[in-house]
Amino acid sequence: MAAPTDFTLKPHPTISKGEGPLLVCVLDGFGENKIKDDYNAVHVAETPCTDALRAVPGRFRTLKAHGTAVGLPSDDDMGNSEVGHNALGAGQLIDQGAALVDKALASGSIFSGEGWQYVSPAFGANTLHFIGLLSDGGVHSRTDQLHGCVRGAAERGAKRIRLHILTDGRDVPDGSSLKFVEELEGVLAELQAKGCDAKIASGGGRMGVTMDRYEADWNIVKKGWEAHVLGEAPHYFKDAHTAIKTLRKDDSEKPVSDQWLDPFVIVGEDNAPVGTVQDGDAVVIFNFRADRVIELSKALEYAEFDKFDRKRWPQTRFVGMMQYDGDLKLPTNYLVPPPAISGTSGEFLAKNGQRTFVCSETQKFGHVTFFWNGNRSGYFDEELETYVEIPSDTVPFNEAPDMKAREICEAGKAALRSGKYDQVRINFANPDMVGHTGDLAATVHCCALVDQCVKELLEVVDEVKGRFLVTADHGNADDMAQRDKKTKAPLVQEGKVVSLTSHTLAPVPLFIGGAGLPADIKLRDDLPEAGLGNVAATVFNLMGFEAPSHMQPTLLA
Ligand SMILES: O=C(O)[C@@H](CO)OP(=O)(O)O
Ligand SMILES: [Mn+2]
Ligand SMILES: [Mn+2]
Repeated sequence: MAAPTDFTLKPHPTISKGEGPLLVCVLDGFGENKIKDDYNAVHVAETPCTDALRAVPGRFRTLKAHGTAVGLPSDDDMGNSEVGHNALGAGQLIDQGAALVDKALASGSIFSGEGWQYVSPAFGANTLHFIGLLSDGGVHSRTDQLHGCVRGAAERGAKRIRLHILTDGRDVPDGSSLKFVEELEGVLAELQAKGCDAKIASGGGRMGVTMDRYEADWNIVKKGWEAHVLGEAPHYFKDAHTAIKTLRKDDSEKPVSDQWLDPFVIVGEDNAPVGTVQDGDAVVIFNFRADRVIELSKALEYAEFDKFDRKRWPQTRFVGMMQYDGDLKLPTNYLVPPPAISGTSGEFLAKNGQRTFVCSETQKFGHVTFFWNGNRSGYFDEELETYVEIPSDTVPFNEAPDMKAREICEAGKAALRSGKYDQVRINFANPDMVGHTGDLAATVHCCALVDQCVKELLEVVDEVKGRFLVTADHGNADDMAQRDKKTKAPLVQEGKVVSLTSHTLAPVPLFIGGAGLPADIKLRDDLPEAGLGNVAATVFNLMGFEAPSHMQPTLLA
């Protein structure tokens, strides 16, 4: 879409601006799943508030939040926060990173672009490193894309390739990391047979190594730096297979999940690391999604860097799969141009003098700011926008499932009452972050808490004669069990139901209302296929404006 040039918002012909503000509340990972059994934590939890909202005629519906409806390559792709918040904030269907990389690989354009030209001089005498999440989850990366890049590099003359892999178990079943390592080893064996020296060099679990986000804990990136770049880790192994088998402790009482494997380094017969990063090497981060690789990108690229002691900062030819932050222009070099997202709702609001209050905790802070604003960091207009980040805990979230929901709720209530804002936008992280741990009891607990927080917020919305729109970005807590593909019965292994840590394909709920919303305003019933991209136009209408014409249609009748 061409960037809009006219940012004037017209008053809505029939819906006037309410007396109070509009609350836009995202319940992260709170899907509306058809399967309502003991493993649907949203269903099991005591949720009197959202239950009551579901029963209001004309003010509840579900929205598509996965697959092609949100710009992902196929309808088998579960939704995720990046695409979800991009769609919610932009009101447009955006071809997402995964799809753009697929296209660039299919056409071969990835191998002729500027990013590729930048790394290729290292192919002859130096090493080409790939760092990223090794799974087919399709949220941050995909193994088929990695395989395509690695094969493409070998065909184009890369003599020495090293892989630094983060194990997943979050977007894919826990325990599957071994399978992805075996597949990768297969591809590497193929290359070795053709004379390319290709090996796995280091790794670790994504939640403790390298893939921190929003600066929640730089120590995570430090551990990754030490393993991938310096070749230092608490564990050394001769091969990745043994590394994962050993670190998972599968036979022990408490096996370690793929998400949390310790950092490890692969060493050769001489016990020296097989693939530290050296001056002149090329480095490719193969994740297409930004949030969890921005910190590593800074460590690789920035001369001035004080987040941890890098000890050694190799001068590399570094590219991202995409440019992860368009404002910071980070990284400078990248393989595939990222989606162009312009004319987002945040920009329109700011250009029309609307005051916004935005709040979440660290884990989701960038979701309601950076992703919401079209992968743009910073403010559109600092005078009009207030962004509040509540620092997240740094423990596994099932150990503290309340997370910062209480604090976010209080901040939201205060903002609604302050009279200072036209829109109050918040995100509750719990159903998603606790859902990812696979801990059913903790997830049920936090769904009830979030429901209670929504109840309190809606009471304040009524008190200030405001309006609300409550929704979610994708499913997660709504299914905590892996299931038989046909019967949908939970899978049982050794007498225990196998937990599901990933997002789901479920649609999400949309609730509207509030004392300031005229009784005749209802959701339309002629858009059964509507998705997250339809929310922004609805938000404009609820704020008394006509939606910009480039956005997907409103959901109001
Ligand atoms: O934790 C994350 O990075 C993803 C899952 O990989 O979750 P979300 O899209 O909800 O941020
Ligand atoms: Mn999310
Ligand atoms: Mn998630």
